[in-house]
Amino acid sequence: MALIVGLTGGIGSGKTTVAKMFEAEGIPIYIADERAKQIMDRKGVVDAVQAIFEENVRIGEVLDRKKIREIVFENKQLLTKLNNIVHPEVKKDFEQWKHKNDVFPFVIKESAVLFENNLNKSCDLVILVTAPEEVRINRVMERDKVSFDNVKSIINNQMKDSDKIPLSDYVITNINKDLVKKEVKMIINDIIFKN
Ligand SMILES: CC(C)(COP(=O)(O)OP(=O)(O)OC[C@H]1O[C@@H](n2cnc3c(N)ncnc32)[C@H](O)[C@@H]1O)[C@@H](O)C(=O)NCCC(=O)NCCS
Ligand SMILES: Nc1ncnc2c1ncn2[C@@H]1O[C@H](COP(=O)(O)OP(=O)(O)OP(=O)(O)O)[C@@H](O)[C@H]1O
Repeated sequence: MALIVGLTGGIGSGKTTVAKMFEAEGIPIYIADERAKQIMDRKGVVDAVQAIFEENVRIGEVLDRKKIREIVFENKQLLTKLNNIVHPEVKKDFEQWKHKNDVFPFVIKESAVLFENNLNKSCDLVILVTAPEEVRINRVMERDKVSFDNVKSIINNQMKDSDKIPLSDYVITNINKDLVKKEVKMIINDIIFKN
């Protein structure tokens, strides 16, 4: 059975970028954000999500993610309701995916909200990706074309790095990509050697 290695980090830390480095070394990666997006395109999920909002949050048949993003990170109750719809579906989807990849020594489960959802408890090891907050904010403003305030409001809905560090087995500081690639190779060897 493959070990489950959780990979997490706050918004803009670069956890997807780091996950892709593991993939390039042959490790299967599960990107929860991306899978959640596919799950949220299902008609039943679209209807369930729409039902928690007073206003229309759809564009045609699909969810208006930008609008939902602007609402939920300013409203904890709605964020919790949204999480309660999406997270159980992602959990089921991961179980199925994991089953297909069990021949590998380990798999990477990447999620922004690993600790927030207690998913670390179902992981054998956890890797945390960090970067200075101002770097993270600039990366996301550039990538998603969103405001400083929107990124800040998302950060305020995530756990602080200082609380995540003691709960993690490996911490990667993601600034220089070449250094991170070397670190990824070292971590792969370490995980395989120790387990
Ligand atoms: C609010 C939504 C529609 C915004 O979608 P959008 O395509 O604009 O952004 P994306 O999904 O890439 O999220 C951007 C970043 O926000 C952060 N984030 C996303 N969901 C959450 C959450 N539930 N709690 C805290 N931070 C979150 C992450 O750092 C994430 O990478 C979407 O994030 C969502 O539906 N979130 C709730 C479900 C969820 O938790 N999904 C992710 C893990 S399963
Ligand atoms: N070391 C780096 N140097 C320069 N740019 C980087 C680096 N790492 C990531 N980036 C860029 O920063 C942005 C955020 O990275 P990425 O999408 O991997 O972050 P994330 O932690 O997965 O974010 P989110 O929580 O929003 O999904 C991307 O545009 C990515 O190309």
